[in-house]
Amino acid sequence: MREKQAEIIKALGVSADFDAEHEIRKSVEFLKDYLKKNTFLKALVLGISGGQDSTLAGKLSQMAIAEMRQETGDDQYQFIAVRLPYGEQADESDAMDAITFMEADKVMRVNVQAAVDAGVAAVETNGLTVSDFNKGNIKARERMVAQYTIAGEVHGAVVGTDHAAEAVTGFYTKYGDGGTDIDPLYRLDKRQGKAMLKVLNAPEHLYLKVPTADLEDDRPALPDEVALGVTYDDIDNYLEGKTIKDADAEKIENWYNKTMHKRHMPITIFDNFWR
Ligand SMILES: NC(=O)c1ccc[n+]([C@@H]2O[C@H](COP(=O)([O-])OP(=O)(O)OC[C@H]3O[C@@H](n4cnc5c(N)ncnc54)[C@H](O)[C@@H]3O)[C@@H](O)[C@H]2O)c1
Ligand SMILES: Nc1ncnc2c1ncn2[C@@H]1O[C@H](COP(=O)(O)O)[C@@H](O)[C@H]1O
Ligand SMILES: O=P(O)(O)OP(=O)(O)O
Ligand SMILES: [Mg+2]
Repeated sequence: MREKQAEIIKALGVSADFDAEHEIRKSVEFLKDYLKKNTFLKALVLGISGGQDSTLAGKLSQMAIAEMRQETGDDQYQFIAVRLPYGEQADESDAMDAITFMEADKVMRVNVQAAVDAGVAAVETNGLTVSDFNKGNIKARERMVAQYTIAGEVHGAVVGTDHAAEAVTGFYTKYGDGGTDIDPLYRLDKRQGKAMLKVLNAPEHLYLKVPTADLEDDRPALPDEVALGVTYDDIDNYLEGKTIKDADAEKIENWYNKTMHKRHMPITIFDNFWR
């Protein structure tokens, strides 16, 4: 195995030795343990896009909340699934299928378009033109704002969907979908998440779907794999310690190095990771 590969696998806590049932239970117990320790928290809040990761994180969150209600007798515990379209969302029906599958206690909807467009227009009064790519990151950050606003009203924590196959390439918006309180999928790669959804009897079309951040107006539903230049199969193989082509391993390592800053808190004088 490449030296850097071993370092990354260790840093992200990935294990090739995987049992879907065991990992489902581990994530649910992790969420419950956190809620038990932090009794102020009574809700989990998560944006549901219609993609694989939020379908899985939503299902695990709902399972944890249902068990908390049953074990404590406290009916205040709730899971809130949040729809966060920018205007009309092309795959809206997938998002609703995901919410039906997870049997979410409550569904909220915040259309982020007006806030995103107003933010872009306000910045552009300074003689700057905001690129479509940058605007995509504003969509992700407005989704973060909406989820924290809801969490603030319901004593909730914002659940994130970051997992090893995204963390390794830093394929998320800093302080956007990367800005969350608790990440139950952290350590898993993409195919491990799929396997968990299969065991949970999720509708197949939700976990066989092409992964997309779907942030750009000019390139709707752009597959992550196109944006990254490397496939999730290769990323997963790399994270499971398998040998992949040198060129692909170098691409993954290049993404990892370039996005190191995203996997840390804001850099202070005491940090050395970047040196
Ligand atoms: N597929 C899509 O539709 C789509 C659209 C937008 C973004 N994305 C993906 O989402 C991710 C977010 O994009 P991004 O990373 O360009 O934006 P980001 O906002 O997440 O990160 C960029 C910001 O990080 C900070 N930064 C950059 N380098 C730094 C460094 N060395 N040290 C400290 N801070 C630093 C700067 O503030 C910069 O504006 C990317 O992986 C991108 O490919 C995908
Ligand atoms: N359209 C969306 N509605 C609700 N939540 C969304 C939407 N798009 C993204 N999200 C949330 O962000 C994460 C990350 O999405 P990626 O596809 O990995 O970029 C997603 O899991 C949702 O929680
Ligand atoms: O984060 P999601 O739910 O949008 O999944 P994917 O990354 O597969 O689009
Ligand atoms: Mg997505």
